[in-house]
Amino acid sequence: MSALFPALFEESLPRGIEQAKNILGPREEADLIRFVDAAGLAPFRFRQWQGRRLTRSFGWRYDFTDSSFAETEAIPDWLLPLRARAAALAGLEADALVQALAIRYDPGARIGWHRDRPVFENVVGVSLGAPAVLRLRRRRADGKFDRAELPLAQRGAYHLCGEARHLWEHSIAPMDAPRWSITFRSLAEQRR
Ligand SMILES: O=C(O)CCC(=O)C(=O)O
Ligand SMILES: [Fe+2]
Repeated sequence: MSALFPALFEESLPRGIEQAKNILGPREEADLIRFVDAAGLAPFRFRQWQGRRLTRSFGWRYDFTDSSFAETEAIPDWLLPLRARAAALAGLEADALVQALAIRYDPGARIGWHRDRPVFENVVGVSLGAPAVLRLRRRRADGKFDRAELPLAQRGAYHLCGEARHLWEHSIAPMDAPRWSITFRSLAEQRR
């Protein structure tokens, strides 16, 4: 390994990541983007803070303004074929993925460092629009971070479970082209 590429990028991906390319075609992607845009997205809110990405939850909704978690409008029919493919990637029954979160990232919008809420278990994401990089990090005992990067291809999907989902944080930097994601989640054991 060249000294020009320090340990940062020598890291292979954490365990618990699977990816699939082209889980939908360009026409399906265009249709999904249309449906997402028509789904009544609203700016993501965390306590008093409002983010630039637009979101809409189906099935279950975690509300970051008051930490409440409740059932909400059912996952719509237009998401069911995609959910079936997401479930197949994760080796789950489709109806185990009880939540769908649609996000639109306009240029400049981002998602900061986080782990998904512990009420959820598996996370399966589908990327529409501009390709992105999912950044991953985990704090080491010495206070520094191990880091990894997962390229998210347009029309591809990723599954986060195990270490990648529970021990690592992830984020997506702002981009200059729009991207949409649809993430499906199963509930953690104690919520079922
Ligand atoms: O847009 C994505 O693919 C990631 C979304 C995400 O990390 C989340 O909603 O928790
Ligand atoms: Fe996340």
